[in-house]
Amino acid sequence: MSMIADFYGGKSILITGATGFLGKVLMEKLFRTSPDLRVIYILVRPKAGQTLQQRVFQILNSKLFEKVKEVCPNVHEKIRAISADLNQNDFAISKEDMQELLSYTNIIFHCAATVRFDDHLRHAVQLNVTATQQLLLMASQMPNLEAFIHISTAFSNCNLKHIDEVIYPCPVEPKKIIDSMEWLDDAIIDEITPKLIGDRPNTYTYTKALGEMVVQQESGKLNIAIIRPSIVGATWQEPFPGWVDNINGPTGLIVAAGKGFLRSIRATPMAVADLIPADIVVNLTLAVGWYTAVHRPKSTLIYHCTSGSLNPCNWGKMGIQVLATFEKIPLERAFRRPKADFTTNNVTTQYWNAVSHRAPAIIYDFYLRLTGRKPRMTKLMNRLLRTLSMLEYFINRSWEWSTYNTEMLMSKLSPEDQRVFNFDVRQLNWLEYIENYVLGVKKYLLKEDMAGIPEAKQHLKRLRNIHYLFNTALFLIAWRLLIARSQVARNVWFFIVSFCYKFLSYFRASSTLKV
Ligand SMILES: CCCCCCCCCCCCCCCCCCCCCCCCCCCC(=O)SCCNC(=O)CCNC(=O)[C@H](O)C(C)(C)COP(=O)(O)OP(=O)(O)OC[C@H]1O[C@@H](n2cnc3c(N)ncnc32)[C@H](O)[C@@H]1OP(=O)(O)O
Ligand SMILES: NC(=O)C1=CN([C@@H]2O[C@H](COP(=O)(O)OP(=O)(O)OC[C@H]3O[C@@H](n4cnc5c(N)ncnc54)[C@H](OP(=O)(O)O)[C@@H]3O)[C@@H](O)[C@H]2O)C=CC1
Repeated sequence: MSMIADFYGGKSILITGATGFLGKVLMEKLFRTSPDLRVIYILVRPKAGQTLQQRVFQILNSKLFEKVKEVCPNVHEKIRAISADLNQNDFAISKEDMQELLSYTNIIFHCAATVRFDDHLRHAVQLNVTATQQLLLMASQMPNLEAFIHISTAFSNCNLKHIDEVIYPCPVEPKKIIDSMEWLDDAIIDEITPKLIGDRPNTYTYTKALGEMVVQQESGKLNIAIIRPSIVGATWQEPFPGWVDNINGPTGLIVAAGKGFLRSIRATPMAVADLIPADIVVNLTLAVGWYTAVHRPKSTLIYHCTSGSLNPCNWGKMGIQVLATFEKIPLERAFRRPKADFTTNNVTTQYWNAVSHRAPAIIYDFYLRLTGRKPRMTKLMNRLLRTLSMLEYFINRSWEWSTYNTEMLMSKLSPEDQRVFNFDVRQLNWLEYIENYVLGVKKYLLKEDMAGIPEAKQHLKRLRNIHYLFNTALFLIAWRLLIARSQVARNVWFFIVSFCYKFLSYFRASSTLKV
């Protein structure tokens, strides 16, 4: 019997961010391995015209939850969606709901965050810092709380090269930042943002670091742990390989490469691609929840959930495998054939952006206009280039994260728990994982049917022929213009033509002699 699965039995668990990528995988695993848990409370905001119930219904009826329904048929009754907006005071939770949460919650998993790199500092502070502070305050009023698990990111200290499982203080106290966000206007915040974030690349990593400081400062008597995953990718094994449903991190670029939009990317092929599958993050999170509640470590422990130090892969290997998989299993209706390369400096990046990204988009938009349709490719390409520029920081550097606490925890698990809650990234085969990731992107994110592969291959052949035709036409036009303007080019052209003519005449003569 798994001690961890057993531990969650009968428990009331509160999850924030349960509608997000990681939150859904966490909920799925909890229901599948501990179907006898009491309830999972999820804080959900109504969104995009959907009610809470519709959002929950959509999640529970997705492919991800198929296995859960077999082991926990009454899963609908065990999930309790609470209307909440983490941007509001007291999260805008009703008094009755708040009372229920305070009375019953045993474990909190705090996953909610804004993960956008370009978020305004005020909004990022509100969600990643102030909301964390408020949740800790709520937690301190819960008499039955056994553990509070905070999900941070391994990149919260990406301004350092070597990162230990400790909290590094930021120069300005989080409380001062929270206060100042209340009275400073947007223009001043915009002005001071670069100074505040310092050598971090964006407001996301900065506010996640502030969030960790808040957790440390406000922990009081709570049993708290912090988990720092690196770049979370599709699932490795559970509930099935390759599950992913949003375009964050590498996923968006995999789509862009497969559809033929992404043709070059400024990346360092040998830099470590510190990806970590979502199911590994979830298994570690559940193991940490158990360990924190049962063993009550004296101080707040931080767990790095990273792959680089135990089983490194690099962006070069990843890129090659992504493209190799698209050779076998292409995406439908690609814009161009999946073919991309790494660039390493500013000049080549600008050149290939102009030639491989902007020019084809302009030509295609011209074609759309000619055929009476609305141009859209240039806009899409500009957005892709903006995304690339934001991700560049992370694909041109390597970091070293120590994993002492994570390895210590692994050694404390029984063999059964090590199997059921496997977070040993050393067992992961990267090539197999990346292939499944790409397949998962096709099946679960883009919802493309595998039966459409022959047609997709046919489409790529047509694109190849158009490419050859286009290049030949371009060459002939360029040559025609050149010989019209240059005597040297004309001489070369006459020399080639007369040489070919002589060569053919010689052949014809020798074949007539033989007869
Ligand atoms: C010698 C060898 C040769 C081989 C060469 C091979 C070449 C390789 C090609 C194959 C490619 C394979 C991939 C390899 C490289 C992968 C690199 C991956 C880098 C990942 C780095 C991540 C670092 C993460 C560090 C921190 C981790 C965390 O803690 S949190 C999670 C990370 N958070 C995010 O990822 C959020 C990032 N996103 C944003 O901040 C915003 O979306 C944005 C600012 C980027 C864009 O904002 P905007 O308002 O403009 O747009 P939005 O409304 O969000 O979306 C609009 C359109 O843009 C598209 N989009 C959005 N995000 C992405 C994305 N990540 N990738 C691609 N496209 C994206 C989106 O589809 C929208 O399109 P439309 O809907 O059509 O409008
Ligand atoms: N994905 C990654 O690569 C990594 C993620 N992390 C961390 O993991 C955690 C989960 O990330 P991930 O699942 O990828 O992120 P997602 O963006 O997929 O999910 C974010 C979640 O937060 C919720 N949320 C956002 N704003 C509010 C709000 N105002 N009120 C209530 N809920 C809100 C979202 O709800 P809604 O559905 O309503 O938008 C969603 O459920 C985050 O803390 C992130 O920092 C760490 C390292 C890497």
